[in-house]
Amino acid sequence: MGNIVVFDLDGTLVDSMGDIHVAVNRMLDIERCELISLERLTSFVGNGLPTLIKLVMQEYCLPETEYQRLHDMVLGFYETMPVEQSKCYPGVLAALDELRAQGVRLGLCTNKPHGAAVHLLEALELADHFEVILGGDSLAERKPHAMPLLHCIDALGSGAVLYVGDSEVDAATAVNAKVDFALFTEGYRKSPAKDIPHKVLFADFAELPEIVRCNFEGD
Ligand SMILES: O=C(O)COP(=O)(O)O
Ligand SMILES: [Mg+2]
Repeated sequence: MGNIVVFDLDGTLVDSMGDIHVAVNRMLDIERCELISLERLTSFVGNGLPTLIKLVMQEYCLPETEYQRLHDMVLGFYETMPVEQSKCYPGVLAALDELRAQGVRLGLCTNKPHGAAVHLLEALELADHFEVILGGDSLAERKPHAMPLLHCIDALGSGAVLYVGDSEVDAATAVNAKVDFALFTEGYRKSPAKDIPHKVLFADFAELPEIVRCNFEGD
């Protein structure tokens, strides 16, 4: 029996909006729409690419019949573009190394499409840290449904579990899966941290190994 930590990706390990913004704006440019601001697009992230595309389409009154074509265009750009603007939050790599050195088993559960998640994780040399990587399109359900998080945990074995994420969707996922939640406050949440259910919160990844140790000791 070991300890398990599962991470969200966008807004938690990686500040990834810059490249998502480029991919969406390439599509909008082709469709002869005005470009969207980074801030507005960031407010659409969290429930996966299909939802993000639908919200962008609503914003520009684009017909629903165009959904699949526009979705596939953005995904095609995003999965093949070099990762240029996306950056790990400070201290992420050191924290992952330290957790692994403590014998903690690591998984990743994101709403980002699996192929795009792996593309990003490999570019930032993060992929090898995780024994399991689940994307928003990996299973029949996506977060906030408990299914992907529980599936990830099952694949990692048994033990005490902490889920680490940045958003309301992640907090709801943890509640649905009955798993302890650590809220990273510097990502893409929309509400005040105090209004998002969490067991613990942190703003600096240097704090995470100690948080994990204390959380698991308390179990
Ligand atoms: O793709 C999204 O909308 C969010 O991705 P995340 O689950 O890694 O935050
Ligand atoms: Mg996130």
